[in-house]
Amino acid sequence: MPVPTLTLLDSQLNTLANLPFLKMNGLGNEIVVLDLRHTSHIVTADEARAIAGFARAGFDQLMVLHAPRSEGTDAFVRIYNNDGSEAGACGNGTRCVAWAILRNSDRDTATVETAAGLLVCQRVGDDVFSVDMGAPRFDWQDIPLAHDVADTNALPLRRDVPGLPALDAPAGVSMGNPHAVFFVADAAAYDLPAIGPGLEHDPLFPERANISLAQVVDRQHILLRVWERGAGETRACGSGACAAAVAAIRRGLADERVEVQLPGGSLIIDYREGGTVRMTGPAEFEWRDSLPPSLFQDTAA
Ligand SMILES: N[C@@H](CCC[C@H](N)C(=O)O)C(=O)O
Repeated sequence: MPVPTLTLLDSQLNTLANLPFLKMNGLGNEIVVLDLRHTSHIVTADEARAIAGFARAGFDQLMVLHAPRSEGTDAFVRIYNNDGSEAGACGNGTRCVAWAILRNSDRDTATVETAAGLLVCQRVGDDVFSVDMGAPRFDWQDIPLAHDVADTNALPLRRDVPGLPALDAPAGVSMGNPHAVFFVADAAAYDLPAIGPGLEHDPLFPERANISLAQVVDRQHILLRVWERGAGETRACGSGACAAAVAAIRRGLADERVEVQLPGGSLIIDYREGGTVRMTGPAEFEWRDSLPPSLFQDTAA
């Protein structure tokens, strides 16, 4: 894929060029972690897309660490999808950020802040982290939806799919980002890349939505595929796993501890109605590299 380049001011060139980054993944959800705690630079959508187009740093999500805004936190984190859009939550990326913060530390707990709030992350094993993802929200304004609906647990949204049961009445959940969870008998049967974009952009979702197909295997197991807003179908989506477990529990289909199996592996999700959601799973370091200055050079000249 050709690498997009940007037209930037000299001062910006010096900020990102040659900066080290960590290439990581959470269950195959491709994550790049970039530490900007020493600068006040805010990554633009163009810069995020350029980094995503850089072959060695290609990502589903870019997690950018900024200086802490609140006492007791390790960083303020901005989350970018590979289309350059920003998100309020990324479960897999948060475990990778916890790994990055705690890797040279005696501590086992890191606290990060995102646009959606504070997230407390605990190291619970070798490269395994448990994150309190906060309380899910179900009000139509919070998901958000374009208008009020009778029941956010069964949204007025339907797609007929030739030869398969229609996708109908998904549960709407905000995990700090918008999710619509369709419960289906066979998640593997659907052509998600064909169906996902239309649902992500449905007018019901003014900020678009992450679209999940959830197959409840039994009260402790869910199979899940996620079409992510701004990134397409990924091998895993942590906030999507939380949303699916919460929606299944809310519908009385699952117990308070659920193993959610995604194409890239499994997450354990704990949720009791009225409480917060705990997500537990691995974070894997792949390599460290630097952003090449050529990514940010003015090619128009
Ligand atoms: N992969 C993530 C979710 C990332 C953000 C999402 N695509 C959005 O735009 O809301 C996860 O692990 O939660």
